[in-house]
Amino acid sequence: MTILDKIISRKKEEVNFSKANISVEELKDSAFFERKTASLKSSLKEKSGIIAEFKRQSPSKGVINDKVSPFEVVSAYENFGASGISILTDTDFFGGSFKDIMDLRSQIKTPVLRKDFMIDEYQFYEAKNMGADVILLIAACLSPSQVLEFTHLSHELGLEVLLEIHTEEELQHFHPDIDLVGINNRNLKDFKVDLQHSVRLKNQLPEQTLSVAESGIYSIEDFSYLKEKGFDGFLMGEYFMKNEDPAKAFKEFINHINLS
Ligand SMILES: O=P(O)(O)OC[C@@H](O)[C@@H](O)c1c[nH]c2ccccc12
Repeated sequence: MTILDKIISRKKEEVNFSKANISVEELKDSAFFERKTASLKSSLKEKSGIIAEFKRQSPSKGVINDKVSPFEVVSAYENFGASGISILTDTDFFGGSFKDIMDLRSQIKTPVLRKDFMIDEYQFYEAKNMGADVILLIAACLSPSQVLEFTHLSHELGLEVLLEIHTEEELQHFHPDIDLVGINNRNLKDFKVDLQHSVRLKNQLPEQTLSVAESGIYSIEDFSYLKEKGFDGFLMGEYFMKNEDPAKAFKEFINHINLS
């Protein structure tokens, strides 16, 4: 059993539990449900392209940073030019929660990606309810028809879709209705990072597809390399979060790329 299998089997239990406690009708009955969402597609072109992540821990790295507050970090990400904010809402494996988005939503304008393992329609209503603008669909845990079905549901709710792929076979999950394709530089099965593999995959996508390089971007050189290869977005978490002061780390990174 891979870690991904474990996460998905736990997620199924979690979703069943939530469904039994809060109905979709109740989820719809919230202030954020009516909120007009912000577009990550537009924001990627207008700002740095960086989607900066708030992540306390991960299965591969253990605790990364559990001392800082989401609002402090995320407002710095916004103020210093992030195109998007990614927030892990999975609790058991990543130490996040729905509250992390809900509590700061009204104070942040930057598009927010709800980063979780989406396997059931119910979670899309949840995402809208907590104030997300974008959701992640991970090809490795969905069929191509589920990807399409979830994409259309997301659009009905005003959410954009970032489809994450890692292998050549997963290119089959692509559909022109999908907003953005993320190529994970990290293999979720063994955690190995390979930037060149991602560049090869990107070159197999239709040319006008908006692409996001995800994970394992650990230096200015990594960022510049992926930018030069034509990626539109860069999803970065650990590089900022591993610092005592992620806000400062983000600001310094942005200053560097603006100078180079
Ligand atoms: O911390 P990193 O290496 O910069 O990676 C960020 C992000 O790409 C990573 O957290 C991620 C990418 N895809 C995921 C799917 C689920 C959970 C987490 C992820």
